[in-house]
Amino acid sequence: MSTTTATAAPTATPLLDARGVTMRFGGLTAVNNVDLTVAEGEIIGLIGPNGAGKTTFFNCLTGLYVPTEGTVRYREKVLPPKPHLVTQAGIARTFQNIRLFANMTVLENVLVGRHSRTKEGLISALVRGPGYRRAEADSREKAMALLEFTGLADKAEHLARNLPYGEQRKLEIARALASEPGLLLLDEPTAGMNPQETRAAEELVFAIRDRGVAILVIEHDMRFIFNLCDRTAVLVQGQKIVEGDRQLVQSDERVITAYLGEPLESAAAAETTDGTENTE
Ligand SMILES: Nc1ncnc2c1ncn2[C@@H]1O[C@H](COP(=O)(O)OP(=O)(O)OP(=O)(O)O)[C@@H](O)[C@H]1O
Repeated sequence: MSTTTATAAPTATPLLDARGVTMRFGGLTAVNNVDLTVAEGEIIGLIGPNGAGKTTFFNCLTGLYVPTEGTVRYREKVLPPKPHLVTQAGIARTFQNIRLFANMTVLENVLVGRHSRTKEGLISALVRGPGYRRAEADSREKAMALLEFTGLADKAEHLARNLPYGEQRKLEIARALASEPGLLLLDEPTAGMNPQETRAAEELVFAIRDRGVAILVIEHDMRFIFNLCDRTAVLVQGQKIVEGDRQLVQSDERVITAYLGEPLESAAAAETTDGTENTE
């Protein structure tokens, strides 16, 4: 299958450079020879029908899976195949199904996210020496700043499980930002959100980009994708079939066919009128 690309690859060295990424599970090729770059300051969309391989591709980028073939570089270095080392390198992510510590407070959840950026060791933590106390105060300050940024500061002491759904998704993003990433991967950030929450999520994504964090986002809500993204890549049956701007993606015959012959605009409208996603 050939790939159509509307925009030339960025000339500067990309932040993320995935080349020839393939992931096989036994006889099933979930991701097939996918190339994708994300440059500093970009918001890139990844769309495709259910089962197209989007989450598997994210898992290959974040060390959850070791790709069967291909390489993933971040800031020109091949990423180690361990999630915590990928986070340390500068890539953070959220998950399709919210993964918060339900019985911890909102603030504690964000503090957990800071773990990869704190240097104080176990001994220091146990004796609670001055170095530990300083690091802890610094972490709390940074975590509170992130809660301000995401609009959750007044709920810092609430248990995560008591937050409404849309705020739980925001908290996941705040926790991911706590690791001070250069690239944030969002897996269906508006799943289950109502239209107002979805519009607020768009604003949040732009604000994150304005803080200097590049974004790669999987979404089924086409309006969200096309409002936000500088480029969008389309996966179908594990292969990237098109990559480019809204116009190119929406007019590509193969994309239209992949979405059951329905023009993308009407697919987008159908998905967003009731504020629910069309998957799972
Ligand atoms: N751990 C695994 N073992 C075996 N097969 C898997 C595994 N993970 C994913 N798959 C298969 O790989 C294919 C791609 O799945 P994936 O979840 O990546 O798709 P997706 O595009 O994210 O779908 P959705 O939009 O529904 O979330 C599917 O056929 C899925 O069943």
